Amino acid sequence: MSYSTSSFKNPVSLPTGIDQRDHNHVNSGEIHVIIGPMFAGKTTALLRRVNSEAKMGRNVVMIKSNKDTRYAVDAVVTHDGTKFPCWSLPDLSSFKQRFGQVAYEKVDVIGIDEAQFFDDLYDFCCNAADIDGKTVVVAGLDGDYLRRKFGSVLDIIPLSDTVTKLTARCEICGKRAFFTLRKTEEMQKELIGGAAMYMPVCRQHYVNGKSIMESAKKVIESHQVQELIPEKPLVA
Ligand SMILES: Nc1ncnc2c1ncn2[C@@H]1O[C@H](COP(=O)(O)OP(=O)(O)O)[C@@H](O)[C@H]1O
Ligand SMILES: Cc1cn([C@H]2C[C@H](O)[C@@H](COP(=O)(O)O)O2)c(=O)[nH]c1=O
Repeated sequence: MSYSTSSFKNPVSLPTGIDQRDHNHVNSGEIHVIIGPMFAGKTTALLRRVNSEAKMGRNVVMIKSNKDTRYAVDAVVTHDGTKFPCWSLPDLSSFKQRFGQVAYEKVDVIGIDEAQFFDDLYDFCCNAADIDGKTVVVAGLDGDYLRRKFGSVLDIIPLSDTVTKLTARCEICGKRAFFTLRKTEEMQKELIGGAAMYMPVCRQHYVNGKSIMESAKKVIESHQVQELIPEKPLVA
């Protein structure tokens, strides 16, 4: 099959009925995603971005998941204490209604922290950027402590303008850390906590640390089994 190249040079004309102003508006939104392990500076980067947008006179609003209220209920807080007021919500779909339609229309930039906890992240980002023309800046964990995808964070990569993967410092050797190691025995995916429960690690110490945790678990389990077996009487 052959194509006439000249047909590709012609500008695409909009089908009748599509307003040119709507077309421009559709293109004005943006999505920026910041990912990485815990302690990598994701929240710090999000706050920096949102603050600089505010300084440029843009109307900003911050949202975080109400599952994670470790440092504050009504503020996004970095591990080193920098704060920004926010809406703590169970889901993103409730934001427009809670914030109010009129206020929502005036917002230019929406920051979302702890994005891994929002199941409706994809639809929210898609609507906010594509339809409502908002700039959405999203920070969250790409992977959990087992290095499995966390929530919908990876699903929004195809929607996004930019993706920034940050690294932390390995707590054991000081090299670049890409992963989060859970220090406790709990196995559920979602477990809110900070430095007492998690540490950033490089690949080598993720693998070593995981095997140390697994060996320790086996030793503890075998002790528990032995405690259940009644001791043999010394004399028959
Ligand atoms: N292992 C660690 N334990 C506690 N705090 C840390 C650790 N490593 C780095 N930090 C601090 O955390 C800050 C980053 O915090 P934050 O932006 O909240 O990270 P993230 O959102 O990626 O978890 C760093 O600038 C540093 O001060
Ligand atoms: C790895 C991992 C983390 N979490 C929780 C722990 C914290 O409450 C947040 C991450 O916070 P941060 O701002 O990125 O430091 O997520 C979890 O629930 N499950 C995990 O596997």
